[in-house]
Amino acid sequence: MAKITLSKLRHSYYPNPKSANDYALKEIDLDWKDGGAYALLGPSGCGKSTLLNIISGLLVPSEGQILFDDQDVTHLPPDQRNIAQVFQFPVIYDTMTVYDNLAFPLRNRGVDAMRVDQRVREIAEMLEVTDLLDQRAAGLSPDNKQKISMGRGLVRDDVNVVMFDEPLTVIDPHLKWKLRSKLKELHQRVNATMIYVTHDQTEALTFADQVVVMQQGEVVQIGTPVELFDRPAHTFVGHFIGSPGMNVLPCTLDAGMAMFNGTAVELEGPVPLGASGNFEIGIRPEFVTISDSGIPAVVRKVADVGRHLVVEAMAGDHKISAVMNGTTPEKGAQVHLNFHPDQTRLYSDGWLISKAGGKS
Ligand SMILES: Nc1ncnc2c1ncn2[C@@H]1O[C@H](COP(=O)(O)OP(=O)(O)OP(=O)(O)O)[C@@H](O)[C@H]1O
Repeated sequence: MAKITLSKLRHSYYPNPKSANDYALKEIDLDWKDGGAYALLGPSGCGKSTLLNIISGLLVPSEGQILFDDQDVTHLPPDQRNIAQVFQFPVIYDTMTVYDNLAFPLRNRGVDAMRVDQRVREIAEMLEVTDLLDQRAAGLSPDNKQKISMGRGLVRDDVNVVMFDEPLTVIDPHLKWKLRSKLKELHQRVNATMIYVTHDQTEALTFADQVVVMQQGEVVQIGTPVELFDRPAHTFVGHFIGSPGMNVLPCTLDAGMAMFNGTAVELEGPVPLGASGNFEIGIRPEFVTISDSGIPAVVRKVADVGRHLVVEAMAGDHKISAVMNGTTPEKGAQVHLNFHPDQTRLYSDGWLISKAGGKS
């Protein structure tokens, strides 16, 4: 397995890119540790496939370098990069048995029969498909076919990295959670460097130790699932992660306090002197409470989402969500909303600028 470094990587599909908008990847600098579990998370069009193709060697970047264990592989073709890939749709040989499908990547590289047998049985046991080993792949359910496809990606222990590209697309919704946690467990057992590409926050947060969040060709934050939830570095991360996402509200600054809709709102801590730009408050619905004083609002909707209730209130034209348990106000009720000060962040032009700790 290898450490992977992306250095000053940029890519444009145009021959003479002029502005930043001509780049599918703007500038990416990343270090992925040997043996780590990473997710690339972002909406459609943010550049995930472009980055994956650059790492696998299908695409040569317009600028920058890719290093595996400090060796420059930027111009190496895919077959010389020693990568295993699991795609959205199963890649297996229907006419072969499950055993032969799993053995294929090893036999192809001349691994001796005893080692092949040992490794195939190990992987089959991890994926809970040992009882399917003698069956022809053609007769398998789509879920089992994808499991075998994953097994083929994991069976070699000499690859630099295993890359998963939206691997749960074909999996039945009720089985998704099972495979999601299975993949996490597999990473812990196989201990390979793994990169998991998805637009689904649950998949990314379940699988990865570190999540790389991308938007419009840029990495906006790299962090553990907890870090992304606690301190989104950009309002995009706040919106994209969490259900419902972070409330983002326009505000002005007055003597270190944020003013929203005529009400002063206490921030988590100090804001840099001379800060400028378009200011916004970011507060997670989990830290909004209803109280006697605070921001006046009218309840528009109360939704029961199972584990808790989500109250949606309007403060002027702005929607604010609050996650609550127990008794909630009725639709149409006039309420006051309070934000936990230590969870109330300030963003300027989308980027987090408030510092944690103490009075602003
Ligand atoms: N072959 C291509 N030629 C021109 N532009 C492209 C090409 N492939 C992708 N793009 C553009 O590059 C940007 C990034 O696309 P990319 O496919 O990498 O995003 P993505 O996050 O993987 O999206 P998806 O999940 O929909 O595949 C998009 O604006 C896309 O339109």
